Amino acid sequence: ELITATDGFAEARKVGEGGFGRVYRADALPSLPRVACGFAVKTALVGVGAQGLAELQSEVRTLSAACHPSLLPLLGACLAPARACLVYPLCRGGSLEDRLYRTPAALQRLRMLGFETPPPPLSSAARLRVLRDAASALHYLHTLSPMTLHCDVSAGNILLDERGNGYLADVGLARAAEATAGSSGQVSHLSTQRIFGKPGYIDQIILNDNQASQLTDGFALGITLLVSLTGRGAVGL
Ligand SMILES: Nc1ncnc2c1ncn2[C@@H]1O[C@H](COP(=O)(O)OP(=O)(O)OP(=O)(O)O)[C@@H](O)[C@H]1O
Repeated sequence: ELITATDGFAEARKVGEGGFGRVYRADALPSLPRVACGFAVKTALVGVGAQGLAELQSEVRTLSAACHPSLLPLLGACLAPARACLVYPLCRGGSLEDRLYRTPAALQRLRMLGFETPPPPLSSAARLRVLRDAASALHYLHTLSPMTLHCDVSAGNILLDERGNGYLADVGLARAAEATAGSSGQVSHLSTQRIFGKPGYIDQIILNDNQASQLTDGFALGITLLVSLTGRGAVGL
């Protein structure tokens, strides 16, 4: 069904690509209730193997236990190792990153989402609204029990619908933090051997001590805010 709906994962249906996955537009999926915006089908890149599949499985775990109006919901999943796919609502407004930078590749992706002509630049008020929505979804993840860290907040992982609402997406790196007693009371953190996040969005604490906490996400959200308000890249901001 997913192969048919994406015309065999055709290039002409590709609306985005990340480190581990590609995202394709699908208009109808008979097994799922119809949604007006259409569907986005994310599939692990062929060749990324276990890590790509692990990220998709992690997204299923996190999103099955979470529900917030500004957290992009999971509508369906197929975890067949040969072609694992996750299905989301299609965010027809594109990513915040694409709407900010408006590079030729970004404008091409926005065309694929239905913009016949490039959309006008987002106003400051529209940027702040999208960021407020993403911040409320991030706060929600942080208040889950156990606390869940997103670990990959960036302008590329915040998506817009056609009305300009923002959604926090791509929870493939999200992890539950462990609560430990610190000098200032209960501290929730995650010890990790792996540095995650996008260049420019990663804070020094995780780089120096391999410790992620809600501050890691907060730092990345702060960089996203600066990127959004200045229109500059995250690296060397
Ligand atoms: N639901 C959606 N609707 C519209 N476009 C989407 C949707 N999901 C993802 N995209 C597009 O695809 C791009 C890549 O998606 P995503 O970030 O989820 O992939 P990834 O491989 O997990 O990336 P990352 O490098 O962040 O790990 C996004 O930046 C966005 O442009």
